[in-house]
Amino acid sequence: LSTFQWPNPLLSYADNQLYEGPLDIVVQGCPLRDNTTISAQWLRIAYHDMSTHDVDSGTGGLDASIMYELDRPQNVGEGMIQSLQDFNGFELTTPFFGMADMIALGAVFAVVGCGGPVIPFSAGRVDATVAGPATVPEPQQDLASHIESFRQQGFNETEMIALVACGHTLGGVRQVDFPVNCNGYLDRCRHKKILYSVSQYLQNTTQDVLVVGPNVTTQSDLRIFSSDGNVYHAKVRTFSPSSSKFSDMNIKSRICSLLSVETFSDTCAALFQRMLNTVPSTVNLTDPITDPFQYVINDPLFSYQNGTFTMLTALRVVNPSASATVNMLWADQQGASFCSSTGCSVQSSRSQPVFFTIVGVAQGFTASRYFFNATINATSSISKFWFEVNNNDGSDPVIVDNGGSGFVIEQDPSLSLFVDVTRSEGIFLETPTTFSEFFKVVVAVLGDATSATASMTGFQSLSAATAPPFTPTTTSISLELDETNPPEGGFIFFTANVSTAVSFLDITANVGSTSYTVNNFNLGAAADFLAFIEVSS
Ligand code: HEM
Repeated sequence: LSTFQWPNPLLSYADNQLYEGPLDIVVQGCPLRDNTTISAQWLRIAYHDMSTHDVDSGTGGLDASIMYELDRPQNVGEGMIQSLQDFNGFELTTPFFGMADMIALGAVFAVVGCGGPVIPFSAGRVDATVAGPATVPEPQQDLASHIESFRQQGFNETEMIALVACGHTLGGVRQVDFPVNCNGYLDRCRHKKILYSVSQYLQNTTQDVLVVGPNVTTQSDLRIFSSDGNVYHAKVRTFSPSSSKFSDMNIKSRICSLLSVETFSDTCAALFQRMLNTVPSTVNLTDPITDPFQYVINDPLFSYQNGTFTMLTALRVVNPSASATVNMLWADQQGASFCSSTGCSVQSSRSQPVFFTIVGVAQGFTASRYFFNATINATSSISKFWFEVNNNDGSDPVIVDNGGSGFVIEQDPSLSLFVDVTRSEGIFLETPTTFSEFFKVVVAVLGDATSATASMTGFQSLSAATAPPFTPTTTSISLELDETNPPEGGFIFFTANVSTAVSFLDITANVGSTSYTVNNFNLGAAADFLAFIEVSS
């Protein structure tokens, strides 16, 4: 299992969405929609979005430019808009994880949801703000144009054949826009979703309109699959060493039995991964996530009261032993000696099983999350924390210390400017005629009221637009001194009512000539730890 180096907001968010996020629900079990599957729609939009890549200039690629390209004939189909509506509706984009990352994540879930391989996921794509070139291949184009399109997208001829086969075995061709019978899945195959066009093409009975459609010019799959003299498909046939054994079976079941699921899966996974990671050359993606990080923490949350900080955090442990107990330890600030040399320590207050997405389940992982509520002397404060996982089986405890450095708390800004999670709350406001919900966010600033000011911006993922492009909004939220939380322990408290649609906050405080900034505070995640109160008026 991989180790995670904290802090890395993008990588931890990517792991969280891939293994614990809610998006997979939509494609779990490969459900049908609009004469096809949602998975096929999500995979196709990823390919079409990527198709704007130009390997020569290093521009375009998977960048969500598809949101601005839907009026083109090459992007015909309700599936495109529906897919983007799916992604918008989940409100999962963040200031650093945009629609392009959502499209890639969707494709990963789509393939697994239909029983396909797990594609290692990288994040960090950058969303385009305008349309890219109209370079999606179309069925009526000739083979030379297709070869050139794929070259431009970074794929050679062999890869083109394989990628089209991989894509079109998951997808079909819908009758609405491409009228022909398309009930093409090979149900009896274990890997039923991955052989649609390859096998039908091989047995000459395909109903894939792109192979035998009424219009010769749109038989692009036929041209592509036969463009190498059927070498790729001959290879498909010879994946199994004992192919002659099955010579009396019809070709459909022969392919089902002979084709090595692993080889086909590996080829498709590798090509899909390259497809999803085709981005402008200026974009840097994270290393691929191939398995859940063994240990990841919840970003610590703080509050201050009566001379103590309360710090909330949690540790996710993958494949934990059933008898494990976990302690959090911390060291105080240099020079302070409240904690002993071995550190202050607290045992986890509770643990709960982690419910993995279809990706984690497919990979066979389990995990538990251990929660901590540490009371920290505010004078000696905290410089870093770490964990001890004790399996209680006589073995030495495992020290989880972020690669040796510990999880370091910078005083500035962590303990000079923070959202105070005990003083903040979720509020259900009920009047005789309305019901509303918002956060009362309380921000603690180390300083005095005469010299301190604070301001905040909120990030809202959900776009209210009825049609793409779906883009997030950022609004400034004014912070006022909080009369219900008078100054205490050197801190003053500001407050604002914040819509529950806001998921991330950037906060700045100026104290005299000193400026503190907290960027990308995950309000959505912190909300799990806020008290919710009901107010009637
Ligand atoms: C020469 C290249 C290609 C051509 C001409 C082509 C053409 C088409 C056409 C005409 C459809 C039917 C669309 C509809 O029914 O609305 C389709 C569906 C699809 N294509 Fe391609 N395609 C190409 C390459 C690819 C590649 C490389 C992928 C890789 C992921 C891919 C994935 C899909 C999927 C998943 C569907 C099914 C979509 C659905 O059911 O909603 N295609 N393609």
